[in-house]
Amino acid sequence: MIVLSFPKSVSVPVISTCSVRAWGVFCGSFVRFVPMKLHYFQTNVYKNIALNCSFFLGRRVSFSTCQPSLNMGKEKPQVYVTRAGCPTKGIDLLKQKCDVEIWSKPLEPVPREELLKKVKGKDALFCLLTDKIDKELLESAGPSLKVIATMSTGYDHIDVPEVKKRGIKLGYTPDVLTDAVAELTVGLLLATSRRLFEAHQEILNGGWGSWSPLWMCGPGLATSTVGIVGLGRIGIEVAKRLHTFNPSQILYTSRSDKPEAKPFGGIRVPLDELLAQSDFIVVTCALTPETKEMFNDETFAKMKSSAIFVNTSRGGVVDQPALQRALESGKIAAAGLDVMTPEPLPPDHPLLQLKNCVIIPHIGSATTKTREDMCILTAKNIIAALQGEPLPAEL
Ligand SMILES: O=C(O)[C@H](O)CO
Repeated sequence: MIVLSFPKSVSVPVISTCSVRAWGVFCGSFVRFVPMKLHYFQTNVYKNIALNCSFFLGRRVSFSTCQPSLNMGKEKPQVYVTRAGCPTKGIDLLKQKCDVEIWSKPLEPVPREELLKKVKGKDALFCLLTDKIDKELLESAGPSLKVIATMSTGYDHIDVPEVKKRGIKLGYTPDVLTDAVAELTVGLLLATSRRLFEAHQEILNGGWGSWSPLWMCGPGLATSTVGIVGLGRIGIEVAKRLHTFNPSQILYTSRSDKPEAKPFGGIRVPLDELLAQSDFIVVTCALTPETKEMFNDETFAKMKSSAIFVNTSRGGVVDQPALQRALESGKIAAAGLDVMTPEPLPPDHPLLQLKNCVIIPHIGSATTKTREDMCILTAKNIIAALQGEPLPAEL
């Protein structure tokens, strides 16, 4: 048996001695690669070495690994966190197991150049929806990167096929934010239909005269038709909540019938029917190539002129200039947006001048507990992946 040990200078961190074994079999005898002195092992490096051996020796070399363990190595895996100010419970979890480097600013995304530099040689990346994860970034990170975990449910900022192609694990944070986003969606819908911000502004600018029969009126939910576009986890929770306001019916679009729609009597209909019948159109679908700008001149034209449009998914599902035209021309009555393009929306953006457009700054999941849960889940996704275990929430 030939025993090879690798120097610490191997560019990637390596798992401890007994956590990984690479066996090369040739000439009827064993070659055993023992990763002595090395702490965190990058499987591909060994695989490549084994393959090279087989090439030079003209013999078959086989290779096997056992699960890596974070606790066994002396050196901890390296994680880059792209934002300061993430809830400490999650970051502390990470710090127990990993060396954590954090971008210094809580309110600004890490500049692209800095991110490309910092991600180099890291084992894991903890990112937010403000960070573009694409081929360039993955190439910059290099082969050490084993897991990317985004502290978000949306993943349109990530080039998923590129990540998967490299065998990098991908974590996200579904479920933990569902209630918060559903609550906010209902709040935004009411703020838009009952003109809460506009009414408040009237007080400030002296427009509040005496009580007046039709002043600040808007549509109510009771006896209305609500249409939910994309009845996923969040859509279902929005529908359940809106059901308690006694609408006459709740319509939804989805690829298949949803048994979860039964308790609120949800009826699956084609999109055009939903657009034509709904008094409230609530968008909760994910942004994908199929849903990109699905709300455009054509779809707004199919809505009632009294329709209230509410979007808490992603700005990219809306052709925003078309929405502006629809609001200005009275093609639809009003819109409530938690998401838009770009984010942040410049303070002088024309949409902000429209009284019938309520805009809030992407705060759907912004409850303290939800953000904490999102951070903890992101940390757990990273730790699980580095330990070779299934991620609690893998994409
Ligand atoms: O995708 C998400 O997680 C949400 O948009 C954050 O609020």
